[in-house]
Amino acid sequence: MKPITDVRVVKTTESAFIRPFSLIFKQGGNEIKWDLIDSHNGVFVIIYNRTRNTLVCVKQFRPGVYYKSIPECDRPKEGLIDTKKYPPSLGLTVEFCAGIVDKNKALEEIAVDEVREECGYEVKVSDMQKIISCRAALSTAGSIMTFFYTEVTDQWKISEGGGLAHEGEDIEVVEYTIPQIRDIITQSEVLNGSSSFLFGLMWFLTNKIVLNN
Ligand SMILES: Nc1ncnc2c1ncn2[C@@H]1O[C@H](COP(=O)(O)OP(=O)(O)O[C@H]2O[C@H](CO)[C@@H](O)[C@H](O)[C@H]2O)[C@@H](O)[C@H]1O
Repeated sequence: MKPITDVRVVKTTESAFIRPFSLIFKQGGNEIKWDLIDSHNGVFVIIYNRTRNTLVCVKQFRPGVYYKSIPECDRPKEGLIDTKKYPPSLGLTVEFCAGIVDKNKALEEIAVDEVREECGYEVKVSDMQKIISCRAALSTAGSIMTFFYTEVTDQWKISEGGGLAHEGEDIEVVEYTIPQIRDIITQSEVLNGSSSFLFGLMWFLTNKIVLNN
């Protein structure tokens, strides 16, 4: 992964990815104002490598996770962040291969593209098993996340993956064995991963491991 340097906070008013707004409504006669973020829907892909009996996941630097890992007293509203004191590795997450739904394509096709771009496996649309769709960020966004499951073999690996360089993506592909997955879901530290990731791991253990043993 390339080094992260010169981290600073700036105020943003325009974004191609999120749009802050408020919804005002009356509930039982009381007026309520709720602050919201319009953001894209997304897909997650749980990838099982049959050759090695592992889950193929990704690690990447997530700016929001980095920022929130700094204690509030040292977290600037604007300006430089001291990366000697707070190393960028604090923002490294573990996730399923995922992508935002920002193209006019079927969700399965977006999932196939993400598996190729991020993890380097060529899978077919018909190999994508839809698991479930649910909401994310209920308080601020309510966007829809759709989970897929797919199985790969080493023969289907066509590149190292790593994401699209021209979009600034710098993604490390990591694999977890079944015992490692069990360790992740039972650890007591704060996991640098989302509840969606934990759900996907639980779904995999319950539906693909327990049922098959
Ligand atoms: N807020 C932002 N600011 C600037 N550039 C941005 C941005 N969001 C996306 N981008 C740009 O868009 C590119 C493509 O993003 P992806 O489709 O890989 O989604 P991402 O992995 O961020 O989120 C996926 O993974 C996360 C976490 O697992 C899910 O929450 C999410 O719904 C899912 O799409 C990024 O590499 C970046 O260049």
